[in-house]
Amino acid sequence: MTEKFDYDVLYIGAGHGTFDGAMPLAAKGYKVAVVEADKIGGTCPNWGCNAKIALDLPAQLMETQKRLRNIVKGNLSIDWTQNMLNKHKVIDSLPNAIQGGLESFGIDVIKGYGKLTDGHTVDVDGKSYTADKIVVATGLRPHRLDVPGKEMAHDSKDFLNINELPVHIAIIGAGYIAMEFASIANAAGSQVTVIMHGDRALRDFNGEYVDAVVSDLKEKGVTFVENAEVQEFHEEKCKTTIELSGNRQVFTDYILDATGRIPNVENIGLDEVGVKYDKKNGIEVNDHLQTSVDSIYASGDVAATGQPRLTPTAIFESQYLTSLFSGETKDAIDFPAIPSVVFTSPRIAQVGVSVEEAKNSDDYTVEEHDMTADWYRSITNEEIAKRAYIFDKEHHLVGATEVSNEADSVIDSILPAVALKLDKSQINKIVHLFPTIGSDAWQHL
Ligand SMILES: Cc1cc2nc3c(=O)[nH]c(=O)nc-3n(C[C@H](O)[C@H](O)[C@H](O)COP(=O)(O)OP(=O)(O)OC[C@H]3O[C@@H](n4cnc5c(N)ncnc54)[C@H](O)[C@@H]3O)c2cc1C
Ligand SMILES: NC(=O)c1ccc[n+]([C@@H]2O[C@H](COP(=O)([O-])OP(=O)(O)OC[C@H]3O[C@@H](n4cnc5c(N)ncnc54)[C@H](O)[C@@H]3O)[C@@H](O)[C@H]2O)c1
Repeated sequence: MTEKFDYDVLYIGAGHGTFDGAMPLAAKGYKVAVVEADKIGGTCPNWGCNAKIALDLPAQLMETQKRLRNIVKGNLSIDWTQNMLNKHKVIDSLPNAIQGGLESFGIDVIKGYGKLTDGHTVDVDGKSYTADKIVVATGLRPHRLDVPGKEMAHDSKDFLNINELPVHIAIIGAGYIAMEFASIANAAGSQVTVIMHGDRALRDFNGEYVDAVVSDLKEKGVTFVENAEVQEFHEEKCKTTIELSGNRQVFTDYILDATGRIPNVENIGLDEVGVKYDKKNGIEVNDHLQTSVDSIYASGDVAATGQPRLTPTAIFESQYLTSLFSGETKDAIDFPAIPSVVFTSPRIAQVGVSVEEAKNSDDYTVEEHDMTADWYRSITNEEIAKRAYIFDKEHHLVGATEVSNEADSVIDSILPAVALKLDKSQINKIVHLFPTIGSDAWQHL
């Protein structure tokens, strides 16, 4: 604890890369401040995970009804305006709730734009604050295509706030955001065109499972345009028009630019104080999340750790920094296997060693299961349900992936077995509830 500085630790940014660690740090008696230029809570609660999953639930209900249509009768449809109102109801109170949480631990919440002026000082809109340690957790922002008419396009934050669903929506990109939003918009009744500059969606996931999701979306009416470079957006015949390479055009009512996210590293004083960074990958850190300036650390999406840029990673990093700053550990950060899921319908989830990596190595074996024949799936009537387990040479479980409507719950359920690399005899000691999708996850282990 310091008398030389205003604070022991000052965080720039108030997302998961900050608040999950800042609160326990303050609870230990450290003097902590958090600077935030926009909404407290950052991307995940306000315009990321939580906001998206609130809009997705009705899409899941539609999907379930479709599978059980002989039993649950009637034509369901999503009232988008009500769906959006409900999203606002559950999301809009979160910034205040998180701010209240921070302040209840005695943390000073400073509203404004933070800029480093030296290794221990942050300027917030003309006022200086000093700290023994500074954590830069400024996150990512949407990448935007730089083409003529670019101002006609929207980003994920815009889409998560539209009150009226467009009749036609063109989504550029085929990553997490593009595929999840295509799923939601399609279920809600929009005509969706996904524009890909290559021919493969969701590159980080098992290709066979991605193909199953893409085929399913095509059957539901989503159009995929492959190998298309976007050249220009303009108005033509009262329609928003996207000009593509190969003399192709897409006419639409709404353009969603989902071409990735880039680190917030500009205009925060990194060059001035000598913090090394890369515009594409973010702030360089060592294995203690320390930057090239000793007193400055980076956490969450903006830190170039090579880990998936997801909320669980940001939480893990901010909590690691709490242990480091409070002297509970001196060890390097030791990342566990970070799970990931793409919330399409059906979903794809994975953790640990991937099928692709395992198949290209002699160190692993892959066990693949078609889950549609399983008893539980005969009730849920799923047509797409595949799972793969990956084992090392000693037959410890080191990876798993599934495509199905329950993939997120399945992978979450077996996470401990992957994280702890359990073998068959250890796995056999665990007894599950029955009948549940959680127990189904352990079915073939
Ligand atoms: C549409 C979408 C859906 C997502 N869905 C999921 C999901 O389902 N599951 C999942 O795990 N992850 C998901 N993510 C990713 C997840 O949201 C991020 O990994 C997570 O929010 C990262 O937290 P962070 O604190 O590093 O960054 P952020 O949450 O982005 O926080 C950074 C904060 O810093 C602030 N800031 C930036 N510069 C300054 C400055 N100079 N001064 C003051 N404040 C500043 C910003 O305003 C922002 O509030 C999603 C992301 C998006 C965009
Ligand atoms: N379920 C989740 O956990 C979840 C959901 C949404 C977002 N996220 C996080 O947000 C990040 C950003 O998501 P995202 O979908 O924006 O990024 P992404 O990196 O997943 O996908 C970007 C897509 O845009 C394409 N692309 C890139 N440049 C292009 C160009 N010039 N023209 C056309 N297409 C182009 C890429 O090929 C890719 O398909 C993710 O990496 C993830 O960390 C996570």
